[in-house]
Parts: sequence; C-alpha cells; structure tokens
Amino acid sequence: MTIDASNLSFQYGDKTVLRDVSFSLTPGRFHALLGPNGAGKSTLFGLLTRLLALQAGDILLGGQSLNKQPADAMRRIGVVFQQNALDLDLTVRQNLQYHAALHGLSRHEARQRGDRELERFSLLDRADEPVRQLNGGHRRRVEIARALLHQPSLLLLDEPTVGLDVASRRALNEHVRMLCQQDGLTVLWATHLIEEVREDDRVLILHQGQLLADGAGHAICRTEGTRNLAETFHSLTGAG
Ligand SMILES: Nc1ncnc2c1ncn2[C@@H]1O[C@H](COP(=O)(O)OP(=O)(O)OP(=O)(O)O)[C@@H](O)[C@H]1O
Repeated sequence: MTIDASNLSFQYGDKTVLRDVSFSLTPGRFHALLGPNGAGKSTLFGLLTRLLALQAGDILLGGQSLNKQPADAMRRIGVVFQQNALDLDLTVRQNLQYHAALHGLSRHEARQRGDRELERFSLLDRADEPVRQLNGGHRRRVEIARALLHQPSLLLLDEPTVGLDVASRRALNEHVRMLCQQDGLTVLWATHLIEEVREDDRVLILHQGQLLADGAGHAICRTEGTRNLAETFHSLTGAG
C-alpha cells in the first residue's frame, strides 16, 4: 500500500509542531523516522493513525485521502504505540485473541494467526502466561505480534524500544527488519537512537517539526558531506 503525506502542518494551540512535512513511503521497505525527543514523531503518528485530525495537508493511503475516511485503507495499518498497551493480567494468547476479535477475526483464525506470530517471535511456549510475567522485550514482541494479526501491509512503530536494554533493542529491530523481508511489510520505525538505523535504510530526519532529510541513509550522508549517519544526525539536529 502506498502512503503519501503532503504538506502536513500541525499545531497544539498556538504551538506549531509540524511544518509542511511531505514524504512518500516505499511499499515493502524499512523506513526510519529519526528525530530527537520533541521533534514531532508521535504527532506525525497521531495523524497517520487518525488519533489526531488533520489540520493542514493530506495523507493518502493506497491513493485514498484520510480526509475522506478510507476505512478499508485504515484496516491495512498495524500500530505499536510508544506506551505499552497490553492487559498485564490476561495471558499472551488472550491479549491476542481480544485484539483479533476487535478486527472481526473468528476464534479459529485468531488462534492460528496468533500462534504463527508467537512462533516467529519465539514466544509460543509463553502463550498461556500472564503478560505480567514477561520482561519488557517480550512484551514488546507480543505487541508487535498483536499488531500483525489482521495482516496489515503497513506497520507503524513509535519508539518501540523505549525502556529496553541494548540486546532486546537490537533483537526487536532485527525482527522487524526480517518481517519486512519475509512479508513485504512496509515499516515506519520512529526512533531517536541512531544505532537503530542503517545506512541502506530509507531515512527521514525530523527536527523541530521539519523534515530535514529524506532518502537512503548513504545518499543523505553524501549530500550532507558527512562520514556516517551519526555525524549527519548530529550536524542536522545537534543530537546524537
Ligand atoms: N497534547 C499536547 N499539547 C501540547 N503540546 C504537545 C502535546 N503533545 C506533544 N506536544 C509537544 O509537541 C512537540 C512534539 O511532540 P511529539 O511527542 O510529537 O515529539 P516526538 O518526536 O514524538 O518526541 P518524544 O519521543 O519525546 O515523544 C513537543 O514539543 C511536545 O512537547
């Protein structure tokens, strides 16, 4: 599914947090939305998921405008928000089943798809444990598995590694890249951590509400005359 955002601007009261942001996502590719804290990443996610109403500009999902309530296109999006949103007292499988029911999947379908995702995340043997017993990295995996149950073609992840240790962060990032390759999933991964981004990723650098760079990481470095993405990020935003 193609995603085209054009001329997005957004204000909270009189505070402008997005300024004329335009980009298109390439189907089947891993995109890193890189920006320091406060850059406007979550606000952009809010617009893409319709938690926030568009104020200026438009977003086309599969060619359909968000302004025209494209319910079908919205169903093709999976989202993992920054805050953990699992019910800690339900088991892993119950969390998945509840979400699947919301998407209209039958119990049988929900079980099949849920187990398939849990297996890919090496979590099938934990399916009947309350989520409370899982560590942070495993909880995040359950959230991603849940976001994939309705088989979206676009997966949005807003700082999914917040609060995880380095090893769990790396494993989660690797896993989502694998999904991209295996399933042809389009991914938009928001982060402020340069180590989660690779030079052959498509990289969008957001700073103070403006998109300062958009392209393959190595191409951005060439344009900016920098040796690597860390240097680019630092020179464009002062962060890193
Ligand atoms: N509900 C709100 N009301 C007023 N200002 C807000 C609100 N939500 C966010 N902001 C402000 O908008 C700016 C962008 O915030 P946003 O959360 O979109 O950035 P971010 O890149 O996701 O950063 P973080 O990772 O820290 O959440 C920040 O200055 C933030 O303080």
